[in-house]
Amino acid sequence: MQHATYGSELLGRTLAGTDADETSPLTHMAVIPTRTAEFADWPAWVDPRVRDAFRERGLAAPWRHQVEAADHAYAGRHVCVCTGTASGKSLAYQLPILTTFAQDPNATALYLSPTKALGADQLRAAAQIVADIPSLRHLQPSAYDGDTDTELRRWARMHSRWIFTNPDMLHVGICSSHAKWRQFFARLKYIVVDECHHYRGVFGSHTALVLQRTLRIARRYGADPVVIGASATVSNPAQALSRLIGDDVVAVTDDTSPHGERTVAMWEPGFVDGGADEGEHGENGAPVRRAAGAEAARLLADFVIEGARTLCFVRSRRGVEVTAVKAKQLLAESAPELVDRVAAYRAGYLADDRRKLERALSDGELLGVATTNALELGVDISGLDAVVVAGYPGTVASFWQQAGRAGRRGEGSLVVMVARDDPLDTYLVHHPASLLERPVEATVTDPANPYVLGPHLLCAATEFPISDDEAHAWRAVDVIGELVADGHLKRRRAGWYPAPGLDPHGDIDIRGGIGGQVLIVDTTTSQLLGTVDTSRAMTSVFPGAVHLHQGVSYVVDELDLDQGLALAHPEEPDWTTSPREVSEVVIDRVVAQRTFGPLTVGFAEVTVTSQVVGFLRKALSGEILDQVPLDLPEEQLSTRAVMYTVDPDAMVDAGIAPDKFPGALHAAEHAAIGMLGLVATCDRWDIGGLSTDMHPQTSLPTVFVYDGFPGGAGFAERGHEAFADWIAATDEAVSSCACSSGCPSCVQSPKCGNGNEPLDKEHAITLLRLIGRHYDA
Ligand SMILES: Nc1ncnc2c1ncn2[C@@H]1O[C@H](COP(=O)(O)OP(=O)(O)OP(=O)(O)O)[C@@H](O)[C@H]1O
Repeated sequence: MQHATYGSELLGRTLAGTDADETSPLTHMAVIPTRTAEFADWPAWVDPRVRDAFRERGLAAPWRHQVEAADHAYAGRHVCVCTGTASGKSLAYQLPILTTFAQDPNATALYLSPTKALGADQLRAAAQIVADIPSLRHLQPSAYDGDTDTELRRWARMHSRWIFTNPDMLHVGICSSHAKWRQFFARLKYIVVDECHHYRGVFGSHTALVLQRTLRIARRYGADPVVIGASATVSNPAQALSRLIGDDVVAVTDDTSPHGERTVAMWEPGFVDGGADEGEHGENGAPVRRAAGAEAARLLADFVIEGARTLCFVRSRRGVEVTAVKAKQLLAESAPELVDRVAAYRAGYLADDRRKLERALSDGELLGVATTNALELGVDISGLDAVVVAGYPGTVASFWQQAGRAGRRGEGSLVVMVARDDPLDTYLVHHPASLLERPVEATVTDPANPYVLGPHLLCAATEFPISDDEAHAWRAVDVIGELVADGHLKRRRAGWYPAPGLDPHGDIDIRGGIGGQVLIVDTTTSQLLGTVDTSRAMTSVFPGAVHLHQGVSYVVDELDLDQGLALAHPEEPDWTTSPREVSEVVIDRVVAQRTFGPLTVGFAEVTVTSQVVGFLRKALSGEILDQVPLDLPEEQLSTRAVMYTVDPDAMVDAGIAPDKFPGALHAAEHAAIGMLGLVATCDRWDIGGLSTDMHPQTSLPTVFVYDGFPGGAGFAERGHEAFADWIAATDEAVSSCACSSGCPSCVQSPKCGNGNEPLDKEHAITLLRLIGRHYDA
């Protein structure tokens, strides 16, 4: 049994063990106080058999927020419950659903989760409860996803009243053949959208349209299902769910479950070889910090030695393996008896192995587990003493989701956020309020993006003809016009109908972004390793690229864009690769634009033309080995960009000589890309940028930051809306970085197409300040 101040004590003991000659890696510590539970009575409408089943499972009384959310849903209001990790959100939907099932034996319900693992977890919980209530045994809660075999799918469709699936399967396996599901849709009472903060960007836009199509089908069959959303971390939950389903939603946000004191520490690894100006060996001689993964392995080993049950979140699958191995090595030296109590966990392991690991961690057989975000969502693992977050997971929402795994009821716990060598990570550990006190970011979705909307309209039209009202509600009138002009839709009196032979469902990959896919195949086994968006293939699976798949390293031999194939073989070279590309941006239409003296800030539709011309090989230490030329075709992306221009005279007046323009603009662009995640739910791989000291259309020094998806994904638009905050934080991040002339923590970018040249940190700061001074929100 640990006690309330356990987290701070564990941190103190770990710090005592760090190198005394070095600056303390601890940049900040915060303590989140204990919260005691608030209980409520079981609502009178809850079926007594359902209530008793929960009571028998040790759930004496519900917490107040659970009752509030369940009341809304039972009364027919769409509700989004947004309370902390392990705050019992499942009960909030189980109560109305099970009670309705008990009253109406024909009722049906749909549960949606973004991952199969979470769906399986929730299905298990539902099946156990149902098994305890004899009158509900006919429900047969069933999975219906990519892993369910055909026979079982058919059985589930015929017999199950409660289907557990994901948006992908809902789209391609259920909506597409809705006539076969007619009974199910006609009796559909509830749709649960679990972990709804996950539906953001292009995936979120696709899911919104799938959900709206699902509701539309149910309504056509005479049902009017209530949607229950759940998330531990979504900003403005009512609005977020409302955007997904296209209807009004009420939110329940007051968490009344108990939790123990939580200590949160911000941790910045020191420089390799001692100092910012020594041991320089990164790109262009920049200093390099100790890797977040290695530092996390050290913390994991330390905590395990202290007897703390610890989960360590690492961003990449390979990183997970490396961290677990490193922690085991450290333990082998100092506490060999603990080596076997540390393991790695990630998606890609077999379901059975994952279950075993989850159980071993829950019952204490395992003390330390390194994991990808596969364990971030829902999987019911609580009762941990410490969580290490190795590298900012990209959003405040994910951070809290991961941090929320720490803490047994009423007992203290520790969360350590270890910064990677990256501007946003560095900024956050030095400005902890922007992580710890900032509300979780708004989930950006844009279901009106014509590239997303168009294909869904074709699906909707094949499901049922589209009426005028629906066209307006989807803001689809223009896109429908184009689909008619292209011969895909036909106008008749009752609405828009599909052209004969149209079979559009298979053309949409809900997670695949937009456009086609390239298949990555292992030529030694002919096994399909995975897919990558065509638009990203050239920058990720170019010939020579090192590609990681489930922790195994492959080298790409050939990229055939016509066939949509990348051929690779297993190989573990001692280097990583990053593409070098040239690109240009053409402004097609300025959507919004404002001028403030020498500065003009705008939001525009643009076409980006780019070509990968080679790649850089980098040793694992960060050292550049060489550059390899490539001959690949050009590609074009129509997207949206936030952009600014600055008058060159004002730049000179501010102290930036004309020969410093390219380096200043380029460094300011990189840092701003790294920081966009502060105002929008994206990371730098979702966006691109271009800077030039003379753009042919503006005739001025110009910077573009654009969405890396056809039609845009809403990120650049957020950057435009939150321009002042974004630029101020970028200035702050670059100016507070300890390096002398630019490093990966401030202005260098791991995906720079120009080998991070030229970059001028000092003048980038001058430029960012100049922009900040003139911009007037
Ligand atoms: N009113 C309650 N009293 C005591 N325990 C409860 C209560 N409600 C739920 N629990 C328990 O709390 C744990 C977490 O519940 P649940 O998995 O529903 O949380 P959650 O909010 O869905 O978590 P996550 O954020 O991981 O999805 C479960 O073990 C559940 O049995």
